[in-house]
Amino acid sequence: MSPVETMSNDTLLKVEHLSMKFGGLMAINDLSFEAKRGDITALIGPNGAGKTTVFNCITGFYKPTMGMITMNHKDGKQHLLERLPDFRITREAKVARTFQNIRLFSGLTVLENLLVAQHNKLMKASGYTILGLLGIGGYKKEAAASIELARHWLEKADLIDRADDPAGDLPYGAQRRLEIARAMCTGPELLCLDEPAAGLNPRESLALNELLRSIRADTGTSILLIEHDMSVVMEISDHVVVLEYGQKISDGTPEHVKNDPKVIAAYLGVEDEEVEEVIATVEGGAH
Ligand SMILES: Nc1ncnc2c1ncn2[C@@H]1O[C@H](COP(=O)(O)OP(=O)(O)OP(=O)(O)O)[C@@H](O)[C@H]1O
Repeated sequence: MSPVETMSNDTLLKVEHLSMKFGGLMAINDLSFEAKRGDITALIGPNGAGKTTVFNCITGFYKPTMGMITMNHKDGKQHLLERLPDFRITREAKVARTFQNIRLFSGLTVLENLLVAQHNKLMKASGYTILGLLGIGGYKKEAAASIELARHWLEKADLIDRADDPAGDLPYGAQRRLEIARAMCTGPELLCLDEPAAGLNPRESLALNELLRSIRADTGTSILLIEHDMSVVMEISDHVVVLEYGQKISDGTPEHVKNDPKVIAAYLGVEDEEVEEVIATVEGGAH
């Protein structure tokens, strides 16, 4: 049986027959793909292909018109994401995300942004009571653990020297890393990044690649990313899924999709009837 028909323990996220309709527009049309545990999976495609809509369905911002999205945790527990509200997708299914447009609390400090991300855990430790917040019970211990976790991710993201500065004062690339650090403070099994390299200069782009690689190596967190910067995609992805007009046109290793004539045609904006020509050119070049 192929991995699409069975749910192997290697599969972390399985998207099956996903469709999303906005009025008369079919933004996603019968899309199926998998993200493997521990992999960096990239979702790419031309503008308007439906990438952010897929993210919005996975993270509960949209309820899909049709289809199933399953998170398969290591302990065997499965979560059907299309049935969960967004806060439960973060808390129980352990999916965290960043956005195409940075969404930090710019007036709060860098450290405070990471503590806010751990608010749920802290409130739970307080027992939701004033006495709990004043330090009776496990709140103090949990608060110390939250600061320690924040410090860990500030170091990883190379932001420790800016911990007390307002997040809005950071350079753009540092704000992107802070968003990722904030998402990591929620302890995700799947980290979804919407165009993390957008607007970064080459040095910041390298720092981002390093951060993503170290997240995978040190925590085993799987990453699903939307990215237009092909140098990032080709450099760090294990697996690439290509969308065009809401449908999957290619799926495989970066090397495979890079040479796929359908992908080349989609990126060059070639009309359907010209695809044969592009295929012939690519195949001709390969011999
Ligand atoms: N809330 C919405 N209401 C109506 N149409 C929408 C909505 N969200 C997305 N769309 C449409 O769905 C299609 C896919 O959009 P989406 O943002 O998912 O594409 P994308 O691949 O992420 O594009 P880009 O690379 O430009 O960010 C587009 O035609 C878009 O206009």
